[in-house]
Amino acid sequence: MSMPSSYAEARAAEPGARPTDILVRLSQPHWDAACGHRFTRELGADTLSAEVFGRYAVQDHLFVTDLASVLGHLIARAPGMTAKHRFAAFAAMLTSEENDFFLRTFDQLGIEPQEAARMPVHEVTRAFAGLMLSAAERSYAQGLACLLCAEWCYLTWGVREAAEVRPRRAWAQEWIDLHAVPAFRSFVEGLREEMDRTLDAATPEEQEAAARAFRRMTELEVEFFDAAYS
Ligand SMILES: Cc1ncc(C[n+]2csc(CCO)c2C)c(N)n1
Repeated sequence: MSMPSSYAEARAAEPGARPTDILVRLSQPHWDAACGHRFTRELGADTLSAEVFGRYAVQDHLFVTDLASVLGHLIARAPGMTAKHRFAAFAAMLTSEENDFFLRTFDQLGIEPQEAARMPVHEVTRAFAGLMLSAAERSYAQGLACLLCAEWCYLTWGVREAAEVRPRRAWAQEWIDLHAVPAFRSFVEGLREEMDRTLDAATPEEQEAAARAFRRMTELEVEFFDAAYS
């Protein structure tokens, strides 16, 4: 099949697929490039340079801070208590356990937290914040598309790498485990179901806008991993 260029076209070509599978289809080859990035493979093989992970962790701490703000928008816009609770519980985890992971990792890698906070924000990190926050301000569907992309991509490589021999370094172990545990799988499945429903109910313009946001996220995921190497 030649590459479909719009959500409507891709959906018509595969009426049996889940709407969220269509988002992935439309985001190739970036989706595979993000989920299979050398960063994720080296992390799993325990060959990733600590310097690369340190640079990544500093920027990812900033990314996660912005993502917590995106969740605020989604909580406000979510249509019911089930969805609001899903985002609220996730926001609670991001701002507590996940934040502790970054602080522990900075400590293991000899990065002072004040030093991390003073690090310049990378242009890719800034582009992520711009995309996610403006998407969430525009609509629920577009904001949800950004969140789903970020989480599903990490689940995909996390589950793959967790099936391999465990790395020895604590930060590598933890960063894989976090993205492969059953609670995270069910969180992402819940996001997919919410996105499937939201896309089915959306106008054609909104469907295309959500698909564009998802695709742009996959490009930035690749650039974000790349940036840690330079
Ligand atoms: C650039 C970037 N994209 C996506 C994620 C994924 N992610 C963001 S918060 C969270 C919850 C549990 O770790 C997950 C999986 C990330 N960390 N960094």
